[in-house]
Amino acid sequence: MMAKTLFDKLWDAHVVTAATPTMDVLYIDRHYIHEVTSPQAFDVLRKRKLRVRCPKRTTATMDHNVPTQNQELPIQNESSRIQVEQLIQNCQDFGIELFGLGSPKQGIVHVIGPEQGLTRPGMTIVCGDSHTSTHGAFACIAFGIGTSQVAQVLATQSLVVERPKTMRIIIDGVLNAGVTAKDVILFLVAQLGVGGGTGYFVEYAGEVIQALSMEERMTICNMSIELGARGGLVAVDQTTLNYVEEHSATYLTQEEQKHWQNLYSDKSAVFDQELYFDGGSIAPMITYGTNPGMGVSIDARIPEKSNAKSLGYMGFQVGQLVQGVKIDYVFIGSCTNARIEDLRAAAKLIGRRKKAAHVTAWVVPGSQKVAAQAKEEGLDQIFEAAGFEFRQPGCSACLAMNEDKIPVGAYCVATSNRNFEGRQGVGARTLLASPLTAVQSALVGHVSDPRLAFKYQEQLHL
Ligand SMILES: CC(C)[C@H](C(=O)O)[C@@H](O)C(=O)O
Ligand code: SF4
Repeated sequence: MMAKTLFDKLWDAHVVTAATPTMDVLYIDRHYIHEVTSPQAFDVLRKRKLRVRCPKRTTATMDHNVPTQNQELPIQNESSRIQVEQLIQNCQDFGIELFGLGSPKQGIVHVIGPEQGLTRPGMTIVCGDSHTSTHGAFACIAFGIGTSQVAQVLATQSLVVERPKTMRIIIDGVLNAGVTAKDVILFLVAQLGVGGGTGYFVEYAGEVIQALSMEERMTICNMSIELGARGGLVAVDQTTLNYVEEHSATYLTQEEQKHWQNLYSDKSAVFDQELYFDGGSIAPMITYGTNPGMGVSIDARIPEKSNAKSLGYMGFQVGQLVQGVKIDYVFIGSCTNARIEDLRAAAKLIGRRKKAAHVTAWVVPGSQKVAAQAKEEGLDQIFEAAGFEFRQPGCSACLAMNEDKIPVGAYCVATSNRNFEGRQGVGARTLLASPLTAVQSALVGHVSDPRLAFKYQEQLHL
């Protein structure tokens, strides 16, 4: 038998039929929907008098528009309220399970899928949302689709798609203290550029990836889209199986487990492109510009060739250090970094310290489950004692569709994934970083290297 990449194994197992020489009809195992990109798709179904083909394979949540305070009260913002109400109506009319406000299962779509055991190895997963790539951490072909494709999947449970090329990024070695999965992916996006993965599906492999938890792998796969890639993947190993077992509502059958253990790239499989990096060479990262590829090691200066318009927006100059820049906001949240391990790491680094007085710091858990777990562990109290606001779950200031906006000109160290102009509010200046860098910066009041905090903790024997 010919050696196959993980991607090819997954793809070939889901092809229903070839649509054209380059396009396949792919069966979709799971379809996540949220309030922003689904209303027009349901309109199409209504107009064409179609049903949802597999309601059981479709799961809805509300995340982008939900407030992160007083979620029990009616939504104030009218356009947000309308989108949320439409989703409730559509789910009712078409028989789709909805994790709405008030449900203990509600949260950011890419956080709830895995934690509710809905994302399982070997699946094809789509959602009208670019960061669907997150689910690739479970050896799934998972990717974002547009609204007309959402209608296609609702109606047929399949999708006509072009087969992407394959890339493998191998990261060997070990990460240094203070360097997280977020730094790994920010490093890759800075190295390859935001178009470096265009046309590819990326498999992440190597010693560094193998050593990561599932949540850390999700952080990396999440930002595959920031590489321009169609999606990201990690092979199944014991870490995957343990996570799935822990989060599954049902016992894993032997047949399932046997199938999942085959979800890796064969030894001699050939990729269209293969890249190698040394994990030991990666430092905590910070972005300085208006796309996620404009990032540097936190102790490095802004490169000479940086785009002048971007730097103008950010209020930065070529050759300058970002480290030391006074900040106004810190946002710990989003589908990239708002899982329980992120919150634990953040709380641990805070310890008994307090945020700088001039900084507004928000911790927005990725889901109700994460929020409940954080409370159970007393993390909310650590955040609040330090002056951080512990809010209710949602996308929040990641894209500022609700009232969580960063003011004009303000600097925000954010654990999210995009730093486009206006992303966090009109004129807001976003600096993407890991939860550790975000916490350390909130504590000292300017962009700061989390490795300094470790030194401090060592000295105090904390
Ligand atoms: C609203 C949605 C379409 C969008 C996406 O697809 O990514 C959002 O989640 C984002 O992060 O910008
Ligand atoms: S948290 Fe941010 S990136 Fe993730 S789905 Fe929501 S808006 Fe998109």
